[in-house]
Amino acid sequence: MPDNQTRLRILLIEDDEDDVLITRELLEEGSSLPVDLDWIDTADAGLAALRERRHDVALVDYRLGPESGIDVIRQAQKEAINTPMILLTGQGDQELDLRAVEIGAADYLVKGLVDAPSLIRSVRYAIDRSMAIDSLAQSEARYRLLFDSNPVPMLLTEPETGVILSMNDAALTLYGADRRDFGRLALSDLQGAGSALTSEPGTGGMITQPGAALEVHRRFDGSDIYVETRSQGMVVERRRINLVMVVDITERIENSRELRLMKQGIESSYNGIIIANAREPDVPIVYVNPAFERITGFTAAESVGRNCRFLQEGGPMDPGTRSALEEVRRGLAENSDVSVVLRNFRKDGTPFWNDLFIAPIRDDSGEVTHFIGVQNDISEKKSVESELAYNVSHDVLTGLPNRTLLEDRLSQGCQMARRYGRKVGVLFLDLDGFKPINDSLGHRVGDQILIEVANRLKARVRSGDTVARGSGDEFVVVLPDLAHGDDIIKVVELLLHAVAQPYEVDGRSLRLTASAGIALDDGTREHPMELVQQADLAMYRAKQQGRNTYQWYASDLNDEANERVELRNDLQKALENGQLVLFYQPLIDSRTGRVRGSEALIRWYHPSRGLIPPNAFIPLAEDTGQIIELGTWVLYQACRDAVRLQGLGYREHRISVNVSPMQLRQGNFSQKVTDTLRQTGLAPELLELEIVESAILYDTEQVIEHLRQLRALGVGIAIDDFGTGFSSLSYLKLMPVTKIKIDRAFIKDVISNRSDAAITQGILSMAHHLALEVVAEGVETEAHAAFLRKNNCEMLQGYLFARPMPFAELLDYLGQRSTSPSPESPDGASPATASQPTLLLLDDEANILRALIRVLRRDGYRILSTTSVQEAFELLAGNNVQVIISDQRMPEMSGTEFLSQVKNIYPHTVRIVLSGYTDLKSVTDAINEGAIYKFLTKPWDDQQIRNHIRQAFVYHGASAD
Ligand SMILES: Nc1nc2c(ncn2[C@@H]2O[C@@H]3COP(=O)(O)O[C@H]4[C@@H](O)[C@H](n5cnc6c(=O)[nH]c(N)nc65)O[C@@H]4COP(=O)(O)O[C@H]3[C@H]2O)c(=O)[nH]1
Repeated sequence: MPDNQTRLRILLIEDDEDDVLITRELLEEGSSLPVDLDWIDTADAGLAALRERRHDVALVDYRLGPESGIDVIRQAQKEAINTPMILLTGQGDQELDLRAVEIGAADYLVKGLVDAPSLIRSVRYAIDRSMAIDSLAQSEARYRLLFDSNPVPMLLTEPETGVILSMNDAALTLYGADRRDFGRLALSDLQGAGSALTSEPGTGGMITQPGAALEVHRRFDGSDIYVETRSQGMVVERRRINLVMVVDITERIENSRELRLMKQGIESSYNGIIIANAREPDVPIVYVNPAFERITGFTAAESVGRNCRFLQEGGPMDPGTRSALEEVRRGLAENSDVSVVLRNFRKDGTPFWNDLFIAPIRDDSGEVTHFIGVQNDISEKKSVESELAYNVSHDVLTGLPNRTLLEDRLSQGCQMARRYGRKVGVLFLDLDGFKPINDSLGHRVGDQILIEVANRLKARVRSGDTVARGSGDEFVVVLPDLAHGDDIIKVVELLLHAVAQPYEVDGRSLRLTASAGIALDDGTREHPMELVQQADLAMYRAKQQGRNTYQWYASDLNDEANERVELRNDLQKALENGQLVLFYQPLIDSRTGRVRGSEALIRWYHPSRGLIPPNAFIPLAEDTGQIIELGTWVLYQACRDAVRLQGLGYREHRISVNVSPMQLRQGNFSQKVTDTLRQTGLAPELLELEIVESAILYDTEQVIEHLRQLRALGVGIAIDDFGTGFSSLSYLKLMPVTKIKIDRAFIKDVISNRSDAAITQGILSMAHHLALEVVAEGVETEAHAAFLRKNNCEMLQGYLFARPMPFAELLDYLGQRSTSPSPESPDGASPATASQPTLLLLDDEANILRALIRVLRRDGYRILSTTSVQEAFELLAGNNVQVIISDQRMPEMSGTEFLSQVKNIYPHTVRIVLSGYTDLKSVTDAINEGAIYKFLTKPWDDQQIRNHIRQAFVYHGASAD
């Protein structure tokens, strides 16, 4: 290109020097610009100059020696040297002209025919054309570059046929194609089946840009891609073409599909999902899913915009939730994941357990923009879990801690006691008589009682104490904070009292008691559960001591437990080896003094321990079940002995046999008795079964049935130990009972203890109304016998008459008694004295007594006197006393107290106090209660006192009528 059109740089390739001169002249002549003409005379050198591309135009001679200018031009073209070249020839030749143009020469000039202006015109034209072509080429190249290297995939197509004219690199990459792959490929070849989409189901309902079409295209490897195409018609070189721009939206669609899937997943998730904005203050909720709405009861509208804490606001916060929330706060501050379980509240205020997972959501730069919370309502699971955990450590029926938890609590209790220098106490309580209740009234009733016992025990201990349930009817109480060991006594008494209160079950009022064992420790013991074992052993001793009581553990109890095991084995041997024998204790007719029968009482001759009394092994036999075998043996032996007595002439001698409740509960009990009677040949009327009250009360139907059957045969039925058990008079009415035996516990103090006397009298009176005979057990003194006789007790049994003895001794005893039967008067006095007015004098000073006797004996009274209250009771029991004079101040009890008791036992006596000392209050009280008739003072006037006593006898006579 000329330098700013200031000079013409011309290369002349010419081998003829003359022609060079001519050409130079012509150029200088014709050109308005100065001409720089470089002359080269060979083809090769010309080509080399051309390669330098320094010239605006080259004039190439056709004939260059052996070479041809045509070849130079062709070679230059080949080498893309774009310097315009004009071929110079010597003569006009049309064919050469054509060839020159064909190979790319800009013009063809014939030497000699060319003048200066036409040469310059040709040169100028060649230069201009070359410049135009150059600039076109440059612009084309620019556009091609724009097209080819455009990152947007583009295609040029023929509008009519869709034939692809060109494809840029991005399109090639998109379709996985090579330039060679499309020869006459049309756009339709790229479009897959059903290519045009408006809203394809999987595209997530994507909306394309205006003017764009959403299509599925097929790549050269056969895979489909989603593209958005936009086509633009244009005219290039007078030709209409379409520019199709293709945007690959496959990823977008897939992303949107995934998004939609995710959204669906979140919406249909069973778990509640919350998204909160981490970049706003107070981290407000921006999204909640339907499960959140279901779980919490709060709608999305009510939740969005609020901080999650409103879920805590429905009620008080438990400690677990408080620490969970701290963990959440820590996690949020550190932008880390948190997993916690906390208690939230629903909109209706009900709490629920929320198993919450919170994770931060980060943007591409890693900054936390949101938090996502996934909540799971685990209330049900939690309640099942806690129920399970509860059941592992608690007794299902009573809700009390079970043995496992007891062990824990006891260890803790020992620790506490150790640390604070306290004592830890363990009570082992076992219900008395629970088994019969359970067996006869059913488990449902039994269960209700156990629940009630549990409640009563719980209600009476302190909050730090533990009431646990052992097996069956056993309860264990741990008291870990006792200042003194003895403090436990108050608790145990309270608990025993609570257990002994009546139980109202199904309209019945049931009673039972408990026996308790106590063990105590300072908490230093290595195995705390030993305390429970010790308390258990102590409880066993309490049972043996009459139930409804408690016992301390003592080390000898361990030996005792071992002994029990030994005893149990020995008892088995005893049953097998005939070490058991029956003793007999006579039953005496209180009126005639005759022996009416005898009670069989078992004895065990132990080979090493000697004679073992029944109380030492009967309860054990009851516990082990050996009582059945033992009872069978006793029954058989007693019937045989009775038959022997028959044979010896004691025809009406009746044998009483003790029957344990367990024997009675046997389904075939009555049959067994009948069989025994048959086997031994004893008449049923000569057999009497003694059963304890508890057997009647708790196994009612079966027992009644057995007893009815036996009674129908003629067997007598006596209720043993009457008054000590849970007497139920209504049951008594149903019973086919023939006799009642008053327990010896009442007899022991019957003459002096007003309650015992009242109970005894009450039992006698009731029994007589029911037409039952009464036997009093434990009659040890004449006074007992006199009292009982006076109260019409038909039969007496006790050491006063005879101790239990072997059968052989019984025979001797009966032999002696049958020769000297001595009828006695009802009160034990001789007939002569029975009707004489009798006066009893009681004063602890013998000289006072003597003085009184001196004064009063002239009036003909039978005077009994004593210095002891106890003896006074005995005299009252054995004599028909009408008038009593008692001193007031006596060491054993006051006169008014004594007379008050006498009033209860002998209400018809006329009672007088004679005292030098006046305790006005007690005297007036006694008078008001009717305990005393008169109050006389010491010293007395002889005549006056005689008058008073006479009046008292008159008064007695009048009130007796
Ligand atoms: N302090 C005192 N005690 C007196 C007096 N008179 C009799 N006793 C005792 O009182 C007990 C009366 O028998 P139980 O109440 O049926 O009480 C019996 C009875 O429940 C039971 N038992 C005895 N033998 C048998 C038996 O063969 N089978 C069953 N199941 N139990 C039996 O053992 C208990 C005790 O029997 P034992 O030791 O023989 O004691 C007998 C007897 O020796 C007295 O005046 N004063």
